[in-house]
Amino acid sequence: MNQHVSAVEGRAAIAAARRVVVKIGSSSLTRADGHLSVDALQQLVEVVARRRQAGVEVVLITSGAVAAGLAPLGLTARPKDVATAQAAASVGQGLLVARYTEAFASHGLRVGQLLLTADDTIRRARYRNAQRALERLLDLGVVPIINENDAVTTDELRFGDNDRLAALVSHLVRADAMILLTDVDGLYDAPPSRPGARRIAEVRSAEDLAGIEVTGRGSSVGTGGMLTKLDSVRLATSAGIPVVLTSAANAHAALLGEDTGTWFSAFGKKGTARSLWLAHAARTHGRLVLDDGAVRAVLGGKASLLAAGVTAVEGEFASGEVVDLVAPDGQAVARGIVSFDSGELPALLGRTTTELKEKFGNGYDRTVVHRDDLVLVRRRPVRAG
Ligand SMILES: Nc1ncnc2c1ncn2[C@@H]1O[C@H](COP(=O)(O)OP(=O)(O)O)[C@@H](O)[C@H]1O
Ligand SMILES: N[C@@H](CCC(=O)OP(=O)(O)O)C(=O)O
Repeated sequence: MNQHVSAVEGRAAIAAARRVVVKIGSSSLTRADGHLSVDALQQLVEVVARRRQAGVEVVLITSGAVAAGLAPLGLTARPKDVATAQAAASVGQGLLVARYTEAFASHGLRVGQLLLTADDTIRRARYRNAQRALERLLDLGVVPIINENDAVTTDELRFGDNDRLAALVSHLVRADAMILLTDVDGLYDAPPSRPGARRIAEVRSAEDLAGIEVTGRGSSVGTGGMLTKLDSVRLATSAGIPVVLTSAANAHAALLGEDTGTWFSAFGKKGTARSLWLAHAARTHGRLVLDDGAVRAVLGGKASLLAAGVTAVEGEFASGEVVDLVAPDGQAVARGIVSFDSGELPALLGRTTTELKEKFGNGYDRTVVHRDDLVLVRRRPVRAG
């Protein structure tokens, strides 16, 4: 952890940031009746526009598609079933961006929409693509507006909340700071509804989070509550990006480095966004048990995992999903994107690549998990209770 930076210096660094990712949650963009609050949206745009006018590049991650889709579909509450939520997001996303386009235009600014899936931040070819588009938008002076592509993402490869997406995007664009805006003015030592809960002004290590009670239950419209926010914080700070978590009302003060919300000190060195996701956030779908030789090869840091080194397959997964790689004693060693379905792997186990090619044909001699798609499992630096 970076113990050397004082909170005052850390806040000053936020104010001096040249590139900032600002994430606003559904809870801050929604009225009491669950519908989109255009006033709240306009207030946020005003704040972002002021920073843009001061020469700061801002990438906006915004929730609110489902909320914006409720009224046009005659719905009174956030839909519980996936298909209706997808439909609401589809209808709402266009309206949401139209509101942003209008609001930013009144400040002389243009916006560009990007709808991302978790896959776009995991797969090399795709995150490079997203990275290139974002860089170009920023070069052109456009404010990128990002949301998850809710209408088409599958449950397996879905963030659900926009908190972790914000951290991965912060990393993707090499942001100098990330601001998470929600309906509470910071991290509290217990759920803020509890009498006596107190705001925590700064967090600089995992120890600072010990004893803090956070819940995954958010507001009635948000998803993930404080748990996914702390996941997001862990992703960003471990990639060297400081974070301020505060309410939308305090957004401008946070961007100016004032003492508002909770400031999280950055630590750690930069990895790739994908390896961050693999190591900290991805949901795994099964396990591959490795023999001792394969464990050594994987831990050596250079080798891919071959079928010859796998002794058992557990769980059901499709090619492209994330699995745990475990040692013969069951200890997790690494995580990676597997390139076969669980159904086809058992027949391949223990065979050399030459045998695989001879018996099953071209293509079957590929690695089970390619080195580029694999991260070693380390102890998590920040863990909330
Ligand atoms: N320790 C805590 N400190 C602050 N907020 C907490 C804590 N534990 C749970 N929460 C809840 O997290 C909620 C914010 O999460 P969420 O509704 O998902 O927001 P958003 O839509 O902004 O992502 C707050 O309304 C708050 O009730
Ligand atoms: N992508 C969804 C937002 C999901 C959600 O509620 O996220 P969050 O507000 O970050 O808890 C939407 O636009 O409605």
